[in-house]
Amino acid sequence: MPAHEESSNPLVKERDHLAASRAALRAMREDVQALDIRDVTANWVNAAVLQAQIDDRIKALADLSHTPLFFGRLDYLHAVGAEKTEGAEGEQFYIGRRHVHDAHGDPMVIDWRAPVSQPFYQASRNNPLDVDRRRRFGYTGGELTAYEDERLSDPAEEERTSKLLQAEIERPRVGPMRDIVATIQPEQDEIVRSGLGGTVCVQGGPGTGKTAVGLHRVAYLLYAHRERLARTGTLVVGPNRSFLHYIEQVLPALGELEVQQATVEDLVAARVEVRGTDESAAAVIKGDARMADVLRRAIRSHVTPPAEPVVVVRGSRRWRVPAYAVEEMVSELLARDMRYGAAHEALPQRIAHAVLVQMEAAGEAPDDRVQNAVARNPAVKAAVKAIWPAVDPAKLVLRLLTDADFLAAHADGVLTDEEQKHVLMARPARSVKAARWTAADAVLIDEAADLVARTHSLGHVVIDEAQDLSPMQYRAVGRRCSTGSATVLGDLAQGTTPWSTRSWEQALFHLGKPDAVVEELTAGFRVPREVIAYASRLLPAISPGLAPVESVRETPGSLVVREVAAAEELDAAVVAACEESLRQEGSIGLIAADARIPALSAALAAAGHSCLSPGEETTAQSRLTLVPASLAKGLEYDYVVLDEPAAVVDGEPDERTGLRRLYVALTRAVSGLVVLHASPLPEQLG
Ligand SMILES: Nc1ncnc2c1ncn2[C@@H]1O[C@H](COP(=O)(O)OP(=O)(O)OP(=O)(O)O)[C@@H](O)[C@H]1O
Repeated sequence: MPAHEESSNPLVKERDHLAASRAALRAMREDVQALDIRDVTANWVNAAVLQAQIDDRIKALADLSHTPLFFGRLDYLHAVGAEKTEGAEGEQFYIGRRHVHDAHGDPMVIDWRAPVSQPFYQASRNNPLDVDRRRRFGYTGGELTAYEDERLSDPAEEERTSKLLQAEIERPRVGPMRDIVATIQPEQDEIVRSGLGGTVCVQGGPGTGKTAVGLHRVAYLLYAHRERLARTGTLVVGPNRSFLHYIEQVLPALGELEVQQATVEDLVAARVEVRGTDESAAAVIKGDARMADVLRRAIRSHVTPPAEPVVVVRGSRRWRVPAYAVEEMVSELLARDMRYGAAHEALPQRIAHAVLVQMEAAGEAPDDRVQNAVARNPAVKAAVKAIWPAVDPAKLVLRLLTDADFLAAHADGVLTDEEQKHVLMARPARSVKAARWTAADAVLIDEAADLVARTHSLGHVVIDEAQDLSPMQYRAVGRRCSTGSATVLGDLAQGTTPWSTRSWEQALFHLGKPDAVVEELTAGFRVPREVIAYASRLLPAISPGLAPVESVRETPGSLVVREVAAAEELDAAVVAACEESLRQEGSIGLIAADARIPALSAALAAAGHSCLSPGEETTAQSRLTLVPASLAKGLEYDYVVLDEPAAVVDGEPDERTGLRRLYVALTRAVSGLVVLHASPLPEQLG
């Protein structure tokens, strides 16, 4: 499309292009809907598969009235890819969530992930990337109502922050998390578009867009490597159900419907039911990477060198494989570092092969079927059972956790006596079914299962709030992307588990991606300046050395800290603060120590307010969510009322974790935060 000067009313022209693009999208959808597959499919299985693909395509081509079809335009100085000769015609591209073309196949809207779209995010006055003009569009209720231009090639034009960008960032939050395609920032874009081959780790304070970046990265990778990732699969790991619920609509809005979402607990839950909980000391040891060594030693202890020859009787003949020969096979299998289960399968074949060699030497001509038959011979089976028995992962872990001698034998020199005591079940269960397995136990069983048989690896895994994972949990996620790559997102200052990450290098080592690059995001898009400055007072105590977030949101008057004279008045004051916030537009989160939730829930109910649970969708009618501090992570609300900070701190086993929990709670607000307290505030807030 040649660049041309704007006609007298550019907005009218742009609206025309929007209408034409919508019509083109409709035509694309109708083309797919009109496909008749009866002639091309020979059988109903193919037909069903094809129909499902067509249905997905129709869904992906839906024109959602509330999501603008394009949000930007790039006018290139020259045709893209052409020789940059003086006077060459430029090209113009509309950038949107998806590709739309007209009846001739010419592009009306270009996918934001396409290479020609990248300068929309990256071009600057210093490095215009051949862009003459960048135009951003503003929408009101689906209507194109404004645009804003930057002439990057005009040296006279001054650098200024985009009003549309600012408005988008400050738009009130209602409902679940939204995509940020229209306003991805250059440093975020670099992470989003980094290659599929490498693992990226992003350290970033609250609201720096880590979650947003991770989700857009999956969408980008699916675009750039569609076939490969469709085959291998992609997964987003989040801290809990409410969080996953909060983010679940972002990828579908970007046209990506196939990405799995799970918590670490979901990933490892397949083998046992989790019904128990660990004391934190036990959980820390069970989550320590040394447990992987204990498990490896324990599983290998099942291998016993053969004491006797294997004697196979077939018909009138006896074949004898001497003990030393079997021992060689066992040593070789041990040295090959194959999975325990694979070696268990291989050993009978090796023994059978030795028998076959003897048969051939004796003039017989045995074939593969004979080898298989020998491998299944009762004498071979019995020998394998004695030498390399099958191991059930859950039974193995149960034995380690209930049999002090067995544990000691394999934890010797790895865990101290004290640590071994912590790991042992207080009340030893008799069977896998009867045991009250904990979340950390399930991770151990998952590790044991991987020692038996290799875990299936996906193409790409995003791990959000990664700082809360234990080393063993990193290993569990890492084996799910052992042949793929990962995006690791987190904030060391928000780690609230007893085993939380202290350094990203260590975490990446446990994940099995020691070569990953660590990037840092420092611009904050959620929390207003005053609020983040207040919360950052905690940083020296909770994560010394981490730089405070630089907020892009001014919002003066966004922080109110109010002392209530007496503890009995606190609930009423909190209800009043919620009512005050409800007079504003947007969502409201009342965050409180978990122990305070029942009292506050009752106080709100008595005042006639119903409230949502975290992750539940806010609507215009229902905007107030009651959030236990333990579930606040990753979420955000326009207005936050924070109840009694001291109780949030006291709700945790130690002060540092308490202050980190408070840091999370203090950094959930987009427009305003009211802190109410009857007890003195933690001194670190000074
Ligand atoms: N480039 C951007 N343009 C507009 N909004 C953005 C941008 N980047 C992030 N945001 C918004 O800022 C908010 C915070 O983003 P996000 O939840 O991804 O941050 P986070 O770093 O994961 O925070 P936390 O550490 O608290 O989990 C979200 O509402 C997100 O949409």
